[in-house]
Amino acid sequence: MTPLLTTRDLRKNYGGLRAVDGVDFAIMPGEIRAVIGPNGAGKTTFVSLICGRVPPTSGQIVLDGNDITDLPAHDRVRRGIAYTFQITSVFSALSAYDNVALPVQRTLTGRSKGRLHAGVMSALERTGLADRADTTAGALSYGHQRLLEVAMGLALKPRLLILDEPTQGLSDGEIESFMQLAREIARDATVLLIEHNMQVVMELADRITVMNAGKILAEGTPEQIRANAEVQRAYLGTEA
Ligand SMILES: Nc1ncnc2c1ncn2[C@@H]1O[C@H](COP(=O)(O)OP(=O)(O)OP(=O)(O)O)[C@@H](O)[C@H]1O
Repeated sequence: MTPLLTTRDLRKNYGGLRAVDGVDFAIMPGEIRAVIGPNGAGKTTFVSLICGRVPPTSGQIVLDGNDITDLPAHDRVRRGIAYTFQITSVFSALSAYDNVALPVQRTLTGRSKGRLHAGVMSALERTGLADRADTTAGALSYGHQRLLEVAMGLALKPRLLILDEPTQGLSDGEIESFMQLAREIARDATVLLIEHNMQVVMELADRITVMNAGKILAEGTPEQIRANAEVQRAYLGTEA
């Protein structure tokens, strides 16, 4: 199997700071990959480079064998990369339905209204929000707003869905539902998530990439990462 996406010697400098420092990375189709690491390790910068929110200083990003390094973010969305933001990005005055319709309308031109409606409703159904389609997003609970963000990404029918701390602020029950949803999404897409909750990471991820100071410190299955002494020293501490 060939990787869905690879990065080669990917770098992002902010002045003298090497936020992402020569990352060689590959993710296989259908994988659930967690990116973990201490605060400031470069995780958000790394996924921002992949989705095109941030231009790299140097290096290469390849999707399906095509170099997408210089493509703008909206072209990457068309090619199947969707990203949900760490900070709640829903428009609180709009309904849940309109929030999901927005990214679809903005990126997929020439779609019929019927197909748009079907796409929006399918994303709301998959995230369990269909009965709240007409609810103003600002009136949804925090957990439902996070799910709405996932629905906004799903409506783009991504091949690679990037989630930045999707379980932050969720209750235990909501985290459980999110994990079921992520597994369901991974049946026909690839999931790359930044996650601080180690229980979620260990239960959900097929493989884990550990970042530290802009570099990949280790990569492997949850069992391998748990057993990695260097990772434990740098990040997991005694919690592992
Ligand atoms: N736009 C920016 N300008 C300058 N420095 C930045 C910028 N964005 C990120 N950085 C710096 O780059 C480094 C990596 O940040 P990044 O947000 O990618 O880390 P992270 O691993 O996602 O951290 P966290 O877990 O806290 O979200 C940090 O030192 C951060 O201060």
